[in-house]
Amino acid sequence: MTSDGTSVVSPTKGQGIAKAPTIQKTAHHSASRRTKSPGQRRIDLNDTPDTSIPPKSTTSLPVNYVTQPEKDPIKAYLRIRPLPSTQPQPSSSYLKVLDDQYVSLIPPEDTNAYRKRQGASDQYQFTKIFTNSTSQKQLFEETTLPLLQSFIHGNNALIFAYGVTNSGKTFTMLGNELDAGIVPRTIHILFHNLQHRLSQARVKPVMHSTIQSYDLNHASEVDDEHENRSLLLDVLDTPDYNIPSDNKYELDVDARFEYGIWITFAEIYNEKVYDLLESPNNKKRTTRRTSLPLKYEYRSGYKYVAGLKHIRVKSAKEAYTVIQKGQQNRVVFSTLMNQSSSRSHSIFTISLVRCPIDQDDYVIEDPAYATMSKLSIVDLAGSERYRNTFNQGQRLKEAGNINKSLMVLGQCMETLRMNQIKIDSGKRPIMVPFRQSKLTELFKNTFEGNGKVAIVVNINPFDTGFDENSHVMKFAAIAKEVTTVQQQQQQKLALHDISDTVYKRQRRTTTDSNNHLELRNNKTTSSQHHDDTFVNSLLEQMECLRDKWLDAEARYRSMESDIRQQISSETKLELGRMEEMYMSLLRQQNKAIEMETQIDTRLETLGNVEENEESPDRPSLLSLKTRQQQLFLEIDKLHVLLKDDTVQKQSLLDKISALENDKAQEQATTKRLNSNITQLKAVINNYRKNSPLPKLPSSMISDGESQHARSLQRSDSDMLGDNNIRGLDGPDGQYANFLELRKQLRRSVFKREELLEDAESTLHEIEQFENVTFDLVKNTKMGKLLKLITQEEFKSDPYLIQHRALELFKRFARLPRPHPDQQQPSLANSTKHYSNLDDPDHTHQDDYTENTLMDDFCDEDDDDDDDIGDNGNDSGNANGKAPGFELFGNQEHSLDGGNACEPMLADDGDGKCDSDTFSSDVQEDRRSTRKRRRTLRS
Ligand SMILES: Nc1ncnc2c1ncn2[C@@H]1O[C@H](COP(=O)(O)OP(=O)(O)OP(=O)(O)O)[C@@H](O)[C@H]1O
Repeated sequence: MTSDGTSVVSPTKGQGIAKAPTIQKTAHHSASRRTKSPGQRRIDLNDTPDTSIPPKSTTSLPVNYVTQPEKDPIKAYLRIRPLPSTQPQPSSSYLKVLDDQYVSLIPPEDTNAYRKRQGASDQYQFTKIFTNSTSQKQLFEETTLPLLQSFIHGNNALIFAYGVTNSGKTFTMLGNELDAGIVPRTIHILFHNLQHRLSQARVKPVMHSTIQSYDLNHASEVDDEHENRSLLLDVLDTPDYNIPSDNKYELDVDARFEYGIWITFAEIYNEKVYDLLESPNNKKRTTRRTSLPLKYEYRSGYKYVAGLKHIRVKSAKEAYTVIQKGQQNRVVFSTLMNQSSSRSHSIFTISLVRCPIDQDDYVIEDPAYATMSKLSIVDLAGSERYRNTFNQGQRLKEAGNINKSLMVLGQCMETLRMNQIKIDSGKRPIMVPFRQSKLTELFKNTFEGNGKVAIVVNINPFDTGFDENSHVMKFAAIAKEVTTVQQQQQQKLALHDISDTVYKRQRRTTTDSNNHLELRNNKTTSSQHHDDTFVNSLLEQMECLRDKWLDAEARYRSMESDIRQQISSETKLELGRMEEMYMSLLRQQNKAIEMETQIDTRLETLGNVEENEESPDRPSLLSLKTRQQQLFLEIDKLHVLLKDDTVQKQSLLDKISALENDKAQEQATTKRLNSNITQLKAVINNYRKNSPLPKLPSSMISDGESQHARSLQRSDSDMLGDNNIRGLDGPDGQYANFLELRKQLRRSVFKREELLEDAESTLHEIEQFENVTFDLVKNTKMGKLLKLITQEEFKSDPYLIQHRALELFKRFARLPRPHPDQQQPSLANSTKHYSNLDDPDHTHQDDYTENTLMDDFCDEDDDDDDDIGDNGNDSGNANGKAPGFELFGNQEHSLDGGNACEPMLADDGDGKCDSDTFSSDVQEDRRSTRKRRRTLRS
């Protein structure tokens, strides 16, 4: 509540950007209304509050910018545009600046807000308010300089201008030659501070946050391909920003690095991303330009604009040229397309690549040691509500997309803020809708804490309506409440004991040192290079073999299923045909025999009656006899046909066995490839063991760096397969094979509701797997998977997989435990059940309850979501169940056993477990399957 009776906008849980923030209505509404009487509460923007910005000319940062290493609230600044000198001073305004943090918005009588709130005013708080008298310099110092400092230290930063059209966003961001805005000032100060530390290193930013080396042979003619500097030649009229010399702030620059500066300039228009540094085709004056896709960088998990040109700039002037080029293209395109530039978001990004310098004054030009930070300066499209302007066609689409991206931006802010509240109260956060617009998708990492964020909200209280500006204020109020949790910056390898294989160049201490870098003459380089090449070739071979193996396995699987299908359908057909033929043969034979008997009897009778006497029946009987002989002939023919068919059947069987042979060969190849991979891994591991990555002395590196170094070494090992690292794999890749079988089984079991052949064949392989140890089962989580299979309900289980899984589970559970001294920590639980028993040989293990067996294989704290439907979401679902729980038909079984009925026994309804019911069901199933198989065989 404020003293003047206004209400304070206090963003609260659950409120959306589209919704009005909760207005804490005060008891002073009447007072508020009173202030609206003529002559009172007039906004006088010249009546500037005491913002008392300290005069700035030198070293230290001017800051009320509280740097919290962990939680960093988004800074929301308000800039009020001055009234143009040509315009008369209005008698009143709805905006009142209360102090350097608060403004009040008093709804005019003709607005909805006035009617709804009965004239009550809203108060909004900002990190800082800049009134019409604030200079570009002041604004830059307060909003951007702290971000710039953090950026030079290796952190990402994002600053964007938000407001309706004509509110001064572009003026704030770019300014003009006489009064430079944030972008040129940033460039000016960046180069002022880094000019003696600019790097020539051939490492460049690619994708989202990857650094890549290029042109390592220093063939300068191919530089342009990577540095895109030819683009600088196109621009004739580079602007000369007039930035007075008192703007040369001395920032804290880490002298242990050299810095490479790269720029990109992009535009998002109609939810499509364009490169502003890509010139239009002047000849054709085409309105078509190629939009660039957003792609996913697996390493970081974030998206980037694929194909965006990174320009390497070596001076402030070159950077201004790039701005000019981008602005020109923006104007050209907007004219060609009859679009207004205020309908697109422009994104100017500076990437700073830092290459470390070692103790001998050599610059390490290796992506593994270089780090990168990004500073993005975004001029957003006008935030007015275009839907009110009766747009049609392209304009309507444009308006929809602008509204959408700004609305999504607001929704992301709102969700981030809600999540903060949820996390604080111990609840699960919900998903932030970053993916719903290109803008938010691109800056997801920064909002998620990988950098600092500042918003400059621009308003023009003279031209723009109350409703539009109140909407802008609400956005700012919510954004200001968002606290991004700063993530640990990516640390690269530290320099101690740096390998001699990396590219280094000696620095000269003179100012133009960068132009005279020398390659260090390293005596061990050639042999190390050789080793590196050897490792690389091994890795390549391994990758190649792995691909082949996967390929072979895929082919083998599809072939196997083809063969199975083919055999079953052909056998079925053949059986049917043979059965039909056999039956018809039988019928005919019976008929013929019957007829023959009849004819013979008849002829006999006739013969007995009178030898020579012609009987009237005789001719017909004789014709019958002939017919009968014909029938016999036919039967003989059928016999021949049957024989042919048998030959055909034999050839079919031969074909099947040839296919089976192929399959076996394929399997052998797969096995051989697999063992090749394992051998390669062992070779690489040995090699790595003999020449480990350099260890870093603690004096040289921070905790974070050493941790990162370790993690990098770890990730190196991961690439070779984590089985060797864990020391679990046998000489022929036993762990990997067993793990693979578990994965196969999981995939084939849980991808459908039925248990079919592929699950059966995998289970068979598991059953046949040799030398299975307790550790192997435990560490591959095979036990847990088997347990889950026993719990699942399937439509059909013709191969009795559930029962076999249960048997297998029991068999594994009875495997001898490792001696407690040899156990890994994860096995501690498994031994505790036995430690109380005087039965070191485990001869009485059969007496243990199933629960005990299960616990051995399935840790209480085992969070192996991967086992149960790999849906890529490890954090579980909204209702608190483990991910993939739905796959289990929503059975409310606790995955860890708990007090639930033993999962492998049936619950007969009274809450007790009835093992008899279960086993009789299984027996019944088994009987019926056997019967079916017998029928098929016969
Ligand atoms: N603080 C300021 N001081 C002096 N002039 C300003 C200020 N802010 C804006 N202007 C002037 O106001 C006009 C509109 O500003 P600008 O183009 O920056 O607005 P905008 O919000 O970027 O609009 P659009 O969304 O259309 O791009 C320009 O002529 C600019 O010079």
